[in-house]
Amino acid sequence: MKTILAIHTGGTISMSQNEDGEVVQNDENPIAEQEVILNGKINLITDEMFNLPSPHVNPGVMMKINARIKKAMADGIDGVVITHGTDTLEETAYFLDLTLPNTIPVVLTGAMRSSNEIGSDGLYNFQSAIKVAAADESYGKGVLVVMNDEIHTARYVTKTHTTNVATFRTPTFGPIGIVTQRGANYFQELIETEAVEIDKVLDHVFLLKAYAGMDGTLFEAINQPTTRGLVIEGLGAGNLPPETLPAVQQLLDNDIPIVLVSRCYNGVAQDIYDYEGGGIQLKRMGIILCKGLNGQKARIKLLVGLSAGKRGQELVDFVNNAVS
Ligand SMILES: NC(=O)C[C@H](N)C(=O)O
Repeated sequence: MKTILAIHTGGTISMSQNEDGEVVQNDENPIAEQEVILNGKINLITDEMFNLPSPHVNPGVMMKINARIKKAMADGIDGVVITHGTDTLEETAYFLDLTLPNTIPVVLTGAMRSSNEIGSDGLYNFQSAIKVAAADESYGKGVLVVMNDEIHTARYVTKTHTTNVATFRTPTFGPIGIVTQRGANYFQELIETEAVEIDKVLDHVFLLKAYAGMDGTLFEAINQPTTRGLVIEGLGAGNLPPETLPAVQQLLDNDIPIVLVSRCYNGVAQDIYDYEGGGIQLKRMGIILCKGLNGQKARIKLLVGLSAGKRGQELVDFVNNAVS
């Protein structure tokens, strides 16, 4: 019989709707109290680690979840399920993907409807995540996100809708598999990634989104001695308005690494345009083009790389390892 550790961290999956229709936190976690069908095949251990709405989750919390999972791995656990608010679920999932050894299934799930709402998806998603974490097929797939009967890789999944239960999507590539009655059915291979050991996380790694008519104001504002890095969600295939360039160059002159992704929902940032502010110039300036990650994932990757002490070419190689 497999032993699965369920770590609860909060989010809508642990919340309830009150008489006024407001979604509120509970003292007792309803998801941890309800019975999931394990058919006598799975031994479930529960750890109610946090009760946080996911906008309250930060890299320090992610580090604590990482340490809890590493301890469970050392104790010989077969798989881990983490319930989490959906707003930042993809960031915690990718952080864990980058910082845990790829040895046992680690699966994150959440809910879009709180525990007592009609059509609540929490218990169903929780049960699906346990099934996936206990499936032999789930080994070696990196950290996974299971929602609404789909299995996504932590690296590419993103929240795409504010309220719809089918919110989690993997743009460009699609899900890696689906949840079945008996477990998990995978139809894509995991593209290997590099996990690193970190014992602390840095902060002051920023994320800015480009827009038509953007100038240097925001870049000047973050040009501080405490700033460690910056991710820019650029325009289209990876371009910036020319008015941003002097302030961007000043950040680079101050040895602040800058990573460029696209603000587009699909596709990858590339150095294909040769005009002022085009991707070719940005790459020549020393900006790292990161292919395939969205802004919030690229920020996690830069944060983890910097926290692991990577600098210069080593940092470039680490960030670029997400090439599709
Ligand atoms: N569906 C959810 O879980 C959203 C909630 N605001 C959270 O992330 O905690």
